[in-house]
Amino acid sequence: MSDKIILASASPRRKELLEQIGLQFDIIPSNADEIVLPNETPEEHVVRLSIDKATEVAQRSGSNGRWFIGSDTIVLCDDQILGKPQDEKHAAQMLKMLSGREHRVLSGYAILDRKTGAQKAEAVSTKVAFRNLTEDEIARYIATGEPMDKAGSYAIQGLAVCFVAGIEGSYTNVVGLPLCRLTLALEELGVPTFLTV
Ligand SMILES: Cc1cn([C@H]2C[C@H](O)[C@@H](COP(=O)(O)OP(=O)(O)OP(=O)(O)O)O2)c(=O)[nH]c1=O
Repeated sequence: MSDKIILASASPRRKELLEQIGLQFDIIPSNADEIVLPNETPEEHVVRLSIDKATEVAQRSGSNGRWFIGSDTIVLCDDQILGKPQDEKHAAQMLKMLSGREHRVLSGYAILDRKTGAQKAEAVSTKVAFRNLTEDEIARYIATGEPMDKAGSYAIQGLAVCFVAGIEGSYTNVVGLPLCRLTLALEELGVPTFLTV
C-alpha cells in the first residue's frame, strides 16, 4: 500500500484548498450517491456523505493510497437543506431565499486511514449574512454561470463575495473544507503536514 493521501472529490475548490496548505495528494472523484435520508440531521447528513465519499473511493482504488479525504457542503436556511441548483430557476429561488438574511453553511469532512482503520469525521458550521439582493442583481449573478455547481447557488470565493455582509466562523468551510479543523484531524491521524514534517 502506498503512503499517499487521496482526495475523494471532483471539486476544484477542495483541490485548491488542500494545495494551499501544501499537502501532496492525488485526486479520485467519488461516485457515492448524495441522497438525503429521512430523520437525519443536517450535521449527520454531511458527515455520512463525507464518510461515504471517502469509503467508496478507498474501496475501488486497489493498493493506491493510505489516507482518503471525503467532504460535503450544504447551505441551511429555514431548516431547509440547499444543495446545488438543478437549473437557473432553482438558483434564483435559493438566492431569493438567502437575500437580506443570515444562513448557515455546513461542511463535513472524513479522513480514513486504510492502514490502521482509524477514522475522523465531523461537521463544521459557519454563519453567513447576505445583504438585500434585487431581482435584477440575482438575474445578473445567475447569468455569470457561477452559481450552477455550488451549494446554495453562490460562491463566496467568487463574485458572490459582494453579497456577503458578514461571516462568523471558518471562511474555508464555506468554500468547501474547514481547513483549521481538518489540519488538526490530519495531525491526530499522523498525516504529515507542513506543521509536522
Ligand atoms: C457555499 C459555497 C459552496 N461551494 C461549493 C463547494 C462544493 O464544491 C459545492 C458543494 O457540493 P458538494 O456536493 O459538497 O461537492 P462537489 O459535488 O462539488 O464535489 P465532490 O462531491 O466530488 O467532493 O459547492 C463553493 O465553492 N463556494 C461557496 O461559497
